[in-house]
Formats: sequence, C-alpha cells, structure tokens
Amino acid sequence: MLEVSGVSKSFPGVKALQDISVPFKDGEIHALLGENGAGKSTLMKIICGIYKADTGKVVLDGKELKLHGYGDAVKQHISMVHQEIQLIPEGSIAENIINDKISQFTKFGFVNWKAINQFALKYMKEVGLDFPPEKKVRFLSAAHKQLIQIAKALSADARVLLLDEPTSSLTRHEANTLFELVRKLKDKGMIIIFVSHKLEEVQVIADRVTVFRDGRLVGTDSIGNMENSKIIKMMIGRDFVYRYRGRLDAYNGEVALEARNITSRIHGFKDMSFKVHKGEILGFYGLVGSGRTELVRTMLNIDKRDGGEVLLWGKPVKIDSFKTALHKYKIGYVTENRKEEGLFLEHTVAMNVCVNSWNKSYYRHIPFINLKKEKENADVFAKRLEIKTPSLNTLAGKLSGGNQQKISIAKWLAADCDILIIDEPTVGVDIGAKEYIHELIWNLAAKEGKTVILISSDMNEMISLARRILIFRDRQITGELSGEEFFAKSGEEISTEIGKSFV
Ligand SMILES: Nc1ncnc2c1ncn2[C@@H]1O[C@H](COP(=O)(O)OP(=O)(O)OP(=O)(O)O)[C@@H](O)[C@H]1O
Repeated sequence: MLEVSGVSKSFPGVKALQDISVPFKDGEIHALLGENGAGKSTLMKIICGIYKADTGKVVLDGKELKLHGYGDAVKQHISMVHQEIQLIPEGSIAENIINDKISQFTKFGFVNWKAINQFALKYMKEVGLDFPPEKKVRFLSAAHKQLIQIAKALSADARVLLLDEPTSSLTRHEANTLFELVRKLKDKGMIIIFVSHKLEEVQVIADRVTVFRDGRLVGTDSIGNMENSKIIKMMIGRDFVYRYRGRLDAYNGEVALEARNITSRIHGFKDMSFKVHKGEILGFYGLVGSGRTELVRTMLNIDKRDGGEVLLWGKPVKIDSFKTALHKYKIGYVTENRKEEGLFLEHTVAMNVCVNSWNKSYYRHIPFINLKKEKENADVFAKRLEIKTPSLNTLAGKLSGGNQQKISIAKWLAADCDILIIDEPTVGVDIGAKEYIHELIWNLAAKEGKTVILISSDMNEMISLARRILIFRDRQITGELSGEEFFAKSGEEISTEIGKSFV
C-alpha cells in the first residue's frame, strides 16, 4: 500500500496542495480528478520524487520514502509516464526503453546490444508492441510511443505506476488496448494512479477516485458511489448544466476560405477539398491520424504541399508558410501540440500571449517592445480566458496543462485573426475551462463573425459547436453532416449518426 499523508506543497504565489492524505491500495486503479491547476500532477510528482513536499510524508509498504529525485523513485519501483511523449525520436525502441539503465548493459566500455534488445523485447511483449526492438521511435504513432513509455516504466520493475493523462493522444481503440494492459497490471497487484479529464474513461477503468479542488482534497470514494454528475459537482463546486448553443446559419453565406485539391505526398492524400464560410464553425471530425491536422498543415504549407490551391474570399492566394498565413492573410492556427509548437515554455505568460501580435506592444515611434504595454495587452486576454497564473511574468512552463492551453488560444485571439483553425482545443482541459473555451469559440463565430475550423475527436465538442461537420477517415473526407434537421436532433441521435459514418 502507498499512503500519502498530510502533504502540502507551495510554489511562489500558489498553494498547489494543502494537507492531502490519500491511501492507494495494491491492485487498485485510482483516478485523480480535478480542474486544471487543482494539484493532480503536483501530487504525482511528489510521489515520484520530482518535487519535494513542504510538509507531510509518502509511505510505501510501511516505509517512509525519502526521495531526492526521480532516480530514487525508480529504485523504489515507482515509475511515472508523463502526458507528453518523452522519448528520443532518433533512438531505437530498445534504446529508449533502457536509456536510464545503459550502465547495466555496458562492460569495459562495450555495449551489449544483444542483451539490450532481448531485455527490451520482454517489456515490449508485455505491452503488446510487435516491432523489431531496433526500429526507430520516430516512425511510430503516438499510441505506440505511449506504449514504449509504459514499457520503459515497467522495465524498472514498477510496483507503483503513475500515468498522467495517458490517453490524451490516443484513439478510442488505442485507449481500450491501453486499458486492457492496465487491468492486467492491476491484476498483478500493481498500484496504478492516473490522471484523466475524460470522465467516461474514468468510469470504465477506475476502481477508486479522488477529487481535488484548488489544492484541497474534496473526497475519495469507490467508483460505484461516484456517478459523473457527483464527480463534476465535487470538481467545480456546483452543478454543471449542459446547454444547446443554438443555430449558426452562416453556411449559406460568403465563402471565406476554399481549399481545392490539396495533395500531400508525405501524408499520402490527394485532392482534398472543402469550403468554409464567414461566421461559420466547420468541424473536422475523425480519429487521431485520420488526416484532419495533416490537411490543415499541408494547406498552410507548414508541411509541403504537392498540389492544389487555396482561395480566400474567392481569390487564389499563395500561402507559403505559417507566417504568411498569419501576417498577410490573418489565418491563425492553434495547434494541438502545444508543448512543442504552441508555446515558449521558457518565456513569460505575457510574452506568449502577445507573441503573434508584437506590433501592438511596440513603443509609439520605434519597433521595440514596450514591456509595460505587452503586459497590459496580455492582461486583457488572461482575464478574458481566466488564465490561472501567479503573475503575467510567470514562465508559461510553470502553469498547469489546461492553463497552457488557454494561453495558446489567447495568443491567437490577441492576434485578431479572421480565420482561426483550432486543433483539439480542450485536450487536457477540465470541464469548467472546457465550457469556457467552447463559449469563446462559439462567440467568435456567432458574435464576431470569425470563421472557425474546429478539429476535434471529441464528439460532444463537435456537436456542441460545429453546425457543419466533415468526416475524415483514412486520409479522405468521407462525408458531410449539415442542415438544421440534423442539428435539431438530440445529442445522442447525432452521435449515433456520426458513428454510422465510420462503419
Ligand atoms: N514548477 C512549478 N512552479 C510554479 N508553479 C507550479 C509548478 N508546478 C505546478 N505549479 C502550480 O501549481 C498548481 C497545481 O498545478 P498542477 O500541475 O498540479 O495542476 P493539475 O491539477 O495537474 O492541472 P492540469 O489538469 O491542468 O494538468 C497550478 O496553479 C500550477 O500553476
């Protein structure tokens, strides 16, 4: 049994955890839930020695843990799989699995590659990875990379496995495979602690749940006693009411952007075409890897376009980079990959919010940034999006995942784009912030007449916002759902119909 008792942790300006006590039993899958910034990751990081608690203790099998870093946790058979993929892309699967244990396979300066590959294969088999161990990680899908991270964690002979949003980049099918694996590990008596914002998956996989709010523990109970409405109420401190947003009639209006016969060799698709109107929210719905993000990246020439053209307001335009898209044509792209492409984690919140609209923060006569002005501009959007940060000078990397997501949306709002492409806007975002981001996207179209392309694999998100949906499958647009009749149906009927288009 692992026991956290009386744990508190503060960062400058934030009490991240206050007097937290939770028991984690053997053979239990225990979900940690709470809004963004509630303290879930901080607790996991304390358990695995990345952070040191200010007060309180962590006890494993009756012995208090005194960890001075993650390495110590691994020695105590505690492993953590982070939400972001933390692998070396140019390394092989085997190299990634053993990279913190290379000394075990080295003698007199010689590396025993055979032993490394054999060792890796054992754990690859355990997680169901059917590749040669020498295969480079770079060529694998996000799901496979996630499995490598788990294989790596298991290879430390893990007794406690911490998973931080393990399914955020996985398709439903891939997530189910992961759950099967997690259940097997649980049956072996492992303690599994995981963080998720997807309550449906929590209901399927967790045995117990613990809910945090603002660094405090709200409650712990077995999943049987915790229906979703109760969990949500515990998380946000009030009842949550879903509401239908209404109609957007824009899809008959002026065409803002048209993509004709977009073709990409690297992504392996040909002749993809679509139109989106002023004031419309057009949905790109499909599973991760179905071609939605790839189409956008190719259209904007972020990934090389091998054919096709783009028309804005009826006229052909030459978009040769992300920069021209933004500065010349006012097209913004809120990427799904906020850590790698979306944010400068080593820079302040203010700088990140203003990064696409520096000209608004210049001194009056010279093109130098006036930091005071930058802060004022950032403040408007930080308030509008309720970004939880000790100050605008805090480094973006120090904020919780959901608040980082809000920054990446804020910076495009600050840039005042006419056309916004928003890719998986609420992955890793809690239910309160999600509702807020939805409201914001809806108002951009409904009130400000902006054109929005929404890429999402969250069906409820799609139905709640888009009023015309293109279905993507195997790098093709395989269908279109639109019309008042369609959206007048109940959420459940719409989901079923979308589901049918995948059969
Ligand atoms: N290294 C750090 N420096 C400063 N503040 C931090 C640091 N790590 C976390 N915090 C702050 O502590 C609070 C709790 O953050 P934590 O990452 O634990 O939240 P979370 O519940 O995991 O949120 P999310 O669901 O968004 O990932 C937040 O206000 C966050 O900004």
